[in-house]
Amino acid sequence: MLPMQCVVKSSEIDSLKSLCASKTSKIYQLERQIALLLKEKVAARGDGGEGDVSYDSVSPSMLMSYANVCCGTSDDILLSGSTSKCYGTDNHSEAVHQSRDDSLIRPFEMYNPGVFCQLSLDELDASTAYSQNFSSRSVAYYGDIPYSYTGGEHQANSISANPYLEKVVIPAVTAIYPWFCFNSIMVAKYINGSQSIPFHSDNEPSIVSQSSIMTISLGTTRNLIFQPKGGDPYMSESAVPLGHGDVLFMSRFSQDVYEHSVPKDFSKNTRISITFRKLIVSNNCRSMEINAESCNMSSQPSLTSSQPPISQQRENPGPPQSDSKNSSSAPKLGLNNVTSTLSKTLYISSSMFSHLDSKKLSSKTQEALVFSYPGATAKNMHYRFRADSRVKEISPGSVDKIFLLCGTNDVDNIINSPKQLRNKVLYQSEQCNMERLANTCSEIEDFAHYLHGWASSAEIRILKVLPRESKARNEVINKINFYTKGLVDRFNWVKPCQIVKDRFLFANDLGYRKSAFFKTDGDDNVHLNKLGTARLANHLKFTAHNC
Ligand SMILES: O=C(O)CCC(=O)C(=O)O
Ligand SMILES: [Fe+2]
Repeated sequence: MLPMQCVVKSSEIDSLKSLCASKTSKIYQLERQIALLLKEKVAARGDGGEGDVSYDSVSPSMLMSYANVCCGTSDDILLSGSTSKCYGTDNHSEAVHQSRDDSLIRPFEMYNPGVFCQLSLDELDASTAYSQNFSSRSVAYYGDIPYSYTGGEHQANSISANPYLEKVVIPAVTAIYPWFCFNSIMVAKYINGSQSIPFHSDNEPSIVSQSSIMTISLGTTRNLIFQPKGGDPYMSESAVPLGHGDVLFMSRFSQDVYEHSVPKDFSKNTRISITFRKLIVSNNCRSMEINAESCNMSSQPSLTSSQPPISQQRENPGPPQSDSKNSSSAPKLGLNNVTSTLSKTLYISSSMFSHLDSKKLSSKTQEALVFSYPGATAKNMHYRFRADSRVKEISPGSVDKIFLLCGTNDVDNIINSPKQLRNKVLYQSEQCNMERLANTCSEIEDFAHYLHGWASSAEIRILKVLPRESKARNEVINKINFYTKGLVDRFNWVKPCQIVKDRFLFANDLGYRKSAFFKTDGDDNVHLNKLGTARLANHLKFTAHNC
């Protein structure tokens, strides 16, 4: 199936760029403007835009990936809808498992202009000892695993040899793309336009097959050119101008289809690129399941390194709490049901699941058990679940599906702004505390790891935190949801939760939440009303029985 596509002319992007130039948050504004433009174009296309981007329901910084910005033929930019079954960030893992249609693989996954514009080319340059001088460029490599490729080999080299990379660049990368996992960094310096890299692809088997390769570009703008391998007469080359601070993600598997190069040009000034890869750690280590911690080079606080996963701390699961709230929120099931031999589906959440009726969710083949821990943060939910006496009665082998909705009660803690502002629908955020966000995301991941260790044959589906009314909260929620969505790509036991239209369950196509499904008492009430609960229950039951 071909993705839905809209062509946005490069001149249109240019005028949006100048429109946004005066705004404080350029990226956000540009993405938003592009999304609006895309929406207009989709509207003009006349198919209702079913499944296309919904700008407020995704994190601003990730909008580009939803919009799948790519270069098309000539210098136009193609924006394609994310409903394609064949590729796209949403369906990345699906794409790998499906028989692949190479003509549908894009040369790169995501292009975020200017994200790292605060990094300094000069400081990086001063901090870098280039070990290899190809006549065409100078190169320095960092990583515990040596990196060999056609034409060269880089020895392992400690990241601590480059203080600017270690202290400035890596923390910035882990803060902005906390889900991105890498264990190898290449710094390449092109003194001016006379230096270049010829067409090649980064298709070494040592690169984890479902990983992304990320490049940050600093200094003068140079074109990165893509061409299909073997030359496709129907596709011309496409060029992405990489300017100072721009970021580009390519998937490893696009390397089998495309080649890229930075050709010579007339640039007078220097460009340095920093390329991050995820190399396979060892033959025994299944690449899909490499713990992010072991492939993260940074000792800085990050999602993956700030705390050891609780799955590795099983001896110390935290304060054993007997959960007094459990009894009131216990599923309306007797002991017999809990110990029955039917395969079990567990629904675990804070109060968001408190009105789910386990009987209605059950069927002849599946027994539903609802675990609702009102007010629980991700960490607290984890502890309460582990201390829950009902859990101890379950034979883990009988659990084959787990739905987890976690993080709702962490959102306010992640927002820096004062409490009274959080409820304001239009309060302009930029208020996300990245460290707390990172902690919450790793706590959700830890809980998922625990669940996987406990019921190892169960498929775990992590639901999106439901939308709110206030922008500040939605921005945080988008980031949490983006992170948990990424777990699907990283762990084969985490399954996508969404049926195709999931994005529109509780939000409209503009990303605003559908108020008909939420309680209206108080400002920005998080709780679903009856209608909303029924909608959630139907969705869960459908997914549990059909996906
Ligand atoms: O400098 C760049 O952006 C490209 C570098 C590259 O393609 C590589 O190192 O494989
Ligand atoms: Fe490359």
